[in-house]
Amino acid sequence: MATSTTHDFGRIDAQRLPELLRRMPKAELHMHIEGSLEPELIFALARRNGVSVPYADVEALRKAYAFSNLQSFLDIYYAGASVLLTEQDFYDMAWAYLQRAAADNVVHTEMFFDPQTHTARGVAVETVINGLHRACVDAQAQLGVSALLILCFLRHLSEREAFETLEQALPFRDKFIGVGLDSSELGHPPEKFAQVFARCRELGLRLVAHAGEEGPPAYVWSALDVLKVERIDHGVQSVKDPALMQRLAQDRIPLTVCPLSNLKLCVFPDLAQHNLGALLDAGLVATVNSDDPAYFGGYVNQNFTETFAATGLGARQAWQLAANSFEGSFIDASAKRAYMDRLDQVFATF
Ligand SMILES: Nc1ncnc2[nH]cnc12
Ligand SMILES: [Zn+2]
Repeated sequence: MATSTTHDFGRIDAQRLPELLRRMPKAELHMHIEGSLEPELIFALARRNGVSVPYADVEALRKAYAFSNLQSFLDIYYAGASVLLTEQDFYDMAWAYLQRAAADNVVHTEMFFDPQTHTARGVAVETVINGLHRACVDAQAQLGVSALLILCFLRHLSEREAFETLEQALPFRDKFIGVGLDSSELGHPPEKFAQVFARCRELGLRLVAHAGEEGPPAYVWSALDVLKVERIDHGVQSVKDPALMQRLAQDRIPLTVCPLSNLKLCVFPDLAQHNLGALLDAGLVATVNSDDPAYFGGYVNQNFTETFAATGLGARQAWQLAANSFEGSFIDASAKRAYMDRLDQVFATF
């Protein structure tokens, strides 16, 4: 397999970088499918389902997307998801995202979904999973994009409710590859979900968790040591703890970083101060992802191009981030090699 030393990155000047970032094949490992609901689709589904939206129109809703922290976003994000009722709604939402992902040269994606956001409104887990899964099957067949699903537990709810959700989802075990932990981080440390993650591990599910988005390095440690997750979602607060940085680098624990999300949720005051470059310099398996693209101002390529423009990262880091996205994914080794070959081909001929 090629390494970063295979390529002469110096011949790719800054002007051509946006085109390279767009063209390179990549995996997206951190996106919430409910966070891909564009205002236009929210209003279309609201009309179709007779659900009322407390905003006059698309523009008024978009104007409300001014967030001061994670919670201020989550309040409006859960309200937006209330228009989703039928299997076809979940299919339409996922299909819209998958088409955009294909246009960004995303060749593989691992999509989070939040069943509790829907079961709380009386929508069956089966409705959610079947609609999303059908879109994944069609993405492979019609777009050549491989797509997997990761079920997330809402951490502001109890561990007992997480267990109930797992029970409801287990009849559809073949349609999702793993579990994650999302929603309000502060005050809800990973260890709150120790038992349910242990059970998921016994079941052979892959494990990830949001940690170190707004929360302290201690939450990243407990996601690793208590929940035994294989990837950390966000993890940008890890730079505050040198021992944690060493652990992440040594164990090659991927961090699924979401720069535009961090900007919109005021984790960093501006993109120029984002620590993506520092994470890469420290040898971490950092990746770039869109988190909730409909709310944060861009899909994955927008995250790449805006972050590179603001921070001065170059072609070497572009290759590394794409390579990291394949390394950090839950696909098998031969599929990873095939994607790496495609990546190297683009860099060799660009
Ligand atoms: N950025 C984020 N952090 C935590 N939970 C989320 N759910 C959707 N987006 C999220
Ligand atoms: Zn997230």
